[in-house]
Amino acid sequence: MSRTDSLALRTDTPSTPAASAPLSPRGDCALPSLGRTVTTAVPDTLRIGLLGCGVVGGGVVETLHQNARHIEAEHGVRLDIVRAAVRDVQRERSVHVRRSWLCSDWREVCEADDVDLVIEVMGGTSPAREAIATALTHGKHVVTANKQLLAACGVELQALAATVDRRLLFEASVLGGIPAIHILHTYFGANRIRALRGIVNGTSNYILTQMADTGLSFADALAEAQRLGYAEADPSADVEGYDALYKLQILARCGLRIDLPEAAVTRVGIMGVTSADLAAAKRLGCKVKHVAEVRLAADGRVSAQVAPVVVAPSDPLYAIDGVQNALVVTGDLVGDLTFAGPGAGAWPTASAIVEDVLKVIKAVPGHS
Ligand SMILES: NC(=O)C1=CN([C@@H]2O[C@H](COP(=O)(O)OP(=O)(O)OC[C@H]3O[C@@H](n4cnc5c(N)ncnc54)[C@H](OP(=O)(O)O)[C@@H]3O)[C@@H](O)[C@H]2O)C=CC1
Ligand SMILES: N[C@@H](CC=O)C(=O)O
Repeated sequence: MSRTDSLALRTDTPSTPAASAPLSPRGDCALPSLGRTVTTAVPDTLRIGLLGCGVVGGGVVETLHQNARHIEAEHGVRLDIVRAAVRDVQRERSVHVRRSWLCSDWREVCEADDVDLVIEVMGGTSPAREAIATALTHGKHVVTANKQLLAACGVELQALAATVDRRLLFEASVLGGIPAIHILHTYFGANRIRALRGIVNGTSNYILTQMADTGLSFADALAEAQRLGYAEADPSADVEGYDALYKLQILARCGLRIDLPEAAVTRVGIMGVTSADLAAAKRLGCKVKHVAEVRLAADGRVSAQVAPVVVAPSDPLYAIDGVQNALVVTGDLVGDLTFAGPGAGAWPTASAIVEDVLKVIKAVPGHS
């Protein structure tokens, strides 16, 4: 990407208009009203609108609070949440959410003049799709963790973002805290990526690990994954392999530059994996893992599946246990590179989201 992003960054002067201004190096800001660059000791402010304040949204609130000083010192910018849309404004929240932020209508966030960037963590395709489109057309950059939406409408929303010259970033939609999208977009230039293979659903991996290592039942392991904030609002998306399928579609688009329709992917979840299967794998010195894989043959043929498979100790996915995720990228020059880390939960996901927010600010090339 060659263009430079612009942001409506505000100084602390309340009367500063919220018009778009070119992003300047730390400490400098081009005041939109004056059209000149000044140096200021006051950090610029990026005004954030949140769509959703559940597990991940709460993680974002906490992260911005906890690392505010570090971010200000490092980047010269204050990340301020100014609005948040939720379903139920009366609900008790586990994180400190200001009453003044809250509303129940996403339009109040996406159309607001006092919001520069929208973080979408509501989930689902509706109203998330309309909300993101509205935010983009109202001049806001968007960061989202919504894999279901991106798998279904990512191309369309990216095109809209390009048309309105805003950014739509989605690192948190795949592999939790692992910067997989960043790596796929920015690193592999000389290599042709031949395959992407990984453990991409933290809930499934957590359940299989608990069942194999502690003898927990499927139901109890799932309940624990829900309690820990790993599972989707509807956990059938995790255990039936849909969540892994969505992530594979996004990874295929970013890494292989191909559209991977749902119908082209064999999908099997972990519901059919029994304790006896796990014990049998163990006796062979192996483990059962839920693996997502897409391969691009030299003749252009694509094969893709999401399914439980038996992995041997020599497999890089063998050691990936609990909520950990991993992605093995096969390049035609380099061979296999494995990236691993925490794949779900409030903190790793919020980490990926806030890194994306800072990427908008830094206008790092590589995303479109
Ligand atoms: N949990 C995880 O580990 C990860 C989740 N994700 C993705 O992040 C997104 C959010 O997940 P998570 O935080 O776990 O989900 P939660 O169910 O915990 O939170 C959803 C939030 O969205 C709000 N919400 C839902 N619908 C609407 C609506 N129509 N209008 C306004 N607010 C709405 C809810 O409001 P209320 O609180 O009032 O009910 C809630 O605050 C999903 O896309 C998920 O796939 C991505 C990576 C990891
Ligand atoms: N439910 C998902 C959350 C992260 O994407 C998972 O378990 O991986």
